[in-house]
Amino acid sequence: MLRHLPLRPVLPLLVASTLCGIIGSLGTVLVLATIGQILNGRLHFGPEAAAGFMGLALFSVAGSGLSDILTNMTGQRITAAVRIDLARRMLTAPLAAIEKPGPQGLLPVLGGDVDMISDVAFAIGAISVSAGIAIGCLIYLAWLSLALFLWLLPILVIGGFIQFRARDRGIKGFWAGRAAEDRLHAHYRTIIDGARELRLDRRRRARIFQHEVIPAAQEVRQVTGRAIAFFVGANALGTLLLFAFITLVLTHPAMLPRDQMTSFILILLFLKGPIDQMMHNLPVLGRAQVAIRRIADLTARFTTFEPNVVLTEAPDDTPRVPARIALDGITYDYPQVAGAAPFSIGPIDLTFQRGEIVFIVGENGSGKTSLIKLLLGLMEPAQGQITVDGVPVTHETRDDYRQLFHTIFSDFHLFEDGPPPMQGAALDRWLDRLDLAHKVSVQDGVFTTTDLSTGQRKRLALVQAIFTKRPIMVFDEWAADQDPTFRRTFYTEILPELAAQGATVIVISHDDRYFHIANRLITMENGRMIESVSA
Ligand SMILES: Nc1ncnc2c1ncn2[C@@H]1O[C@H](COP(=O)(O)OP(=O)(O)OP(=O)(O)O)[C@@H](O)[C@H]1O
Repeated sequence: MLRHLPLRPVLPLLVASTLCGIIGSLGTVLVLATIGQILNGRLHFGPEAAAGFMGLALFSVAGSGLSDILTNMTGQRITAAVRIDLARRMLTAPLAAIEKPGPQGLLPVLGGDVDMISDVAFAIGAISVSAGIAIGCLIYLAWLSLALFLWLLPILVIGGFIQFRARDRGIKGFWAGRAAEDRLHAHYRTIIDGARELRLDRRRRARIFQHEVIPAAQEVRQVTGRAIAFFVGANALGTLLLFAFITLVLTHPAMLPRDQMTSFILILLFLKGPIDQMMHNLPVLGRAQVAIRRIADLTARFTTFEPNVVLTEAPDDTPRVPARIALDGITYDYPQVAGAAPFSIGPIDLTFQRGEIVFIVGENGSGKTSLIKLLLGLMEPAQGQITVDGVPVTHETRDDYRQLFHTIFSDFHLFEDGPPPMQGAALDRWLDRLDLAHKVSVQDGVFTTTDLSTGQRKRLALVQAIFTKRPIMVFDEWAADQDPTFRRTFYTEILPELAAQGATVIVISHDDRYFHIANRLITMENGRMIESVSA
């Protein structure tokens, strides 16, 4: 499982923490051996021996403590590296990879599973330190009495086998538990996204709670509880075996001289500590194994990177203004959804000239937004190509090409900050013109609030669009949420102004009252462009 983690950068830390752990374990075993010798009367416990004993104890505590600190640092660094790597992958992967699993598939992994990684480092640290102490104890036991140690050996093998089997069963349970947790998260999302609807629909609310949330939560409890029970059961069996062995030793006092017998039992009892520690951490390791596998599966979804998608701020991101963008024979096939006819776009041949206003119209589901996504380079066409002033957009140049556009989608995301020049008198004029000045202002490039009505939020997005100053502006049903006054201002004043300043304006619209504003009207039907009329 560890091969899925970025261990190379933390290798020195890992080695240092293991070394400290070994030193600490060695110190602990030496402390025990010293106690054994003092109890046996073989060592006179004078001031010198007391100082040596304290030195050893300090050695042991410092080694284990330092190992814990380094292990924690290792865990935190690995977790941070995984978080950064996942964010980088999500930002640079093709859009389809983000949209495919859906937020309920992504978020539990990004939250819960990634958090488990720091636990795994601690668990591994604790297990390795405990294993070190246990091995040291066993060597000491073998040195005390090889015969008794050989008696102990089969018990250790049986205990180990029981643990191995329990771990197997436990991990299966953890997988089932995580799958149930994913379902629970999906239900939480429904509760949050559909909060208003659920207040208004008592039957649906009760059904979601009774038949979806409760069963999923119970399933998580049951399968995870059962998995942990396997570990606990195996641990209890191991302890029982140890006590059975101690009973055996105590009932055969002739097997060892009395003083050695005391040391042997003392060490055996002490051995229970590190063994318990290991057993306690095995479920953590089991859960972490499931979490790391899930992170690896998620990472695998984002293995295809779009080339040249940079994550550093370029000093000047202003793209060159193109005179002509052309779509030549563009097609796209959506993956078929069960029970529905397959939907394809194109082939589409279309050009956009600098400074023109183009309306894309058509019935619901005719493919207007899909056409826009293809134009924006958000979906890769199956066939055909896009050219900018005659130069084809390639896989390598697609991200540069996208920087030509600013788009307000119908289901847009409103960022709280604007482009850097969003300030001054020009901003005040726009806020005033869009009747937002009394509601919102900009402080340090950030809107003072975005808690506004849907129409106002769209107007705020329009302010951002205007200050972003991209050569091509795309509006997907922007006016649908506006009152008649703003709708008129948008179509009859703002769009012509933007075009007059040299922007190409592409508008998806159902507002046939304003179709006359367009220089060209493109009509979509069932994924095909059936008409392109110049005004
Ligand atoms: N993610 C998707 N997976 C599969 N098919 C899809 C997906 N998105 C869209 N489609 C298909 O594409 C068709 C056109 O969708 P699109 O959003 O482009 O239509 P539209 O013309 O913008 O509609 P509206 O006017 O309702 O916004 C849909 O009817 C659907 O069959």
